[in-house]
Amino acid sequence: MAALDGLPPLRDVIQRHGLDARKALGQNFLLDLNLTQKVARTAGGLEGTTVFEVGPGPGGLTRAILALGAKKVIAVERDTRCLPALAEIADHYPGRLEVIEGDALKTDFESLAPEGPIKIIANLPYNVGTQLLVNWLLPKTWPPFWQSLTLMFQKEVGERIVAGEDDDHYGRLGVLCGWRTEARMAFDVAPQAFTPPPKVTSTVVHLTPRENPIPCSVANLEKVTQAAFGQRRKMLRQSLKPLGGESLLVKAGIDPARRAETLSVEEFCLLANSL
Ligand SMILES: C[S@@+](CC[C@H](N)C(=O)[O-])C[C@H]1O[C@@H](n2cnc3c(N)ncnc32)[C@H](O)[C@@H]1O
Repeated sequence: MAALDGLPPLRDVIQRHGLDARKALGQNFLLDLNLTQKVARTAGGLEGTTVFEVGPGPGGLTRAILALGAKKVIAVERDTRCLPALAEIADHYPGRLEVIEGDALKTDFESLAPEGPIKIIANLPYNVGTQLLVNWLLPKTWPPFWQSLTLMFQKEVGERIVAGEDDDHYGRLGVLCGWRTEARMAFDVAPQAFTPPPKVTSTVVHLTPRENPIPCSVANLEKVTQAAFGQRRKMLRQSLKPLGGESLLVKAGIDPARRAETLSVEEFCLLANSL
């Protein structure tokens, strides 16, 4: 039976093109088009937007994004075996799907960005997901070239992305995300929803850029969060010793007896600016 978009069911596509999932490429495919539509809908209205997708695979999420009215999808896929399946989707939606064969970690998304609103939506390969997120959080200019990020991660990574102070998952990633974005977890996806099922639950995270993040040097912020969370159970006067310890903390107006996980994002920016 054909799917609602008139294209063949994803199981048939996978079989016909011999797309057995490869672990090294983080391949856990979503074959339920209702679920891929739920992921795509989390990004909000797609009409008139260009969507960057990383790792379209056999195209389940790509199809959902196109069916929901995105003007264009630019998808970067490393596995050449997926290209014929994606070409069928491109034929079905003329002029609306561009597939770039390559490594998303080496792709300069900013330079590919066309005029008009851009959203990034992806069921990310687990081994490169966090690095891609960090790249998108640190573009050449801010506000960034994207309007929102809607990304699937392992749940544990999602928890670190949205964590604020006094949360066990709070760390360097939470500070970076909290500094530049408003981040929320949208919904969890059970392992059985994927083919093959991964070992852990996944979660969809939605991030939108803050218009005016506190001015702060990324390099300094990295230095203080790395030192502070590197010894998260110690008092900051101890963990920040290589960066000036007590005198740095006094300069920033922060009690040297506090611990990393109690500091707000704003306080980390204060510390970075006092370096
Ligand atoms: C978790 S699967 C998601 C597939 C599809 N989007 C879905 O939801 O069913 C991750 C996809 O990313 C691709 N991939 C892995 N590493 C990549 C990289 N560095 N650059 C681009 N694509 C990559 C894999 O080949 C795979 O198709």
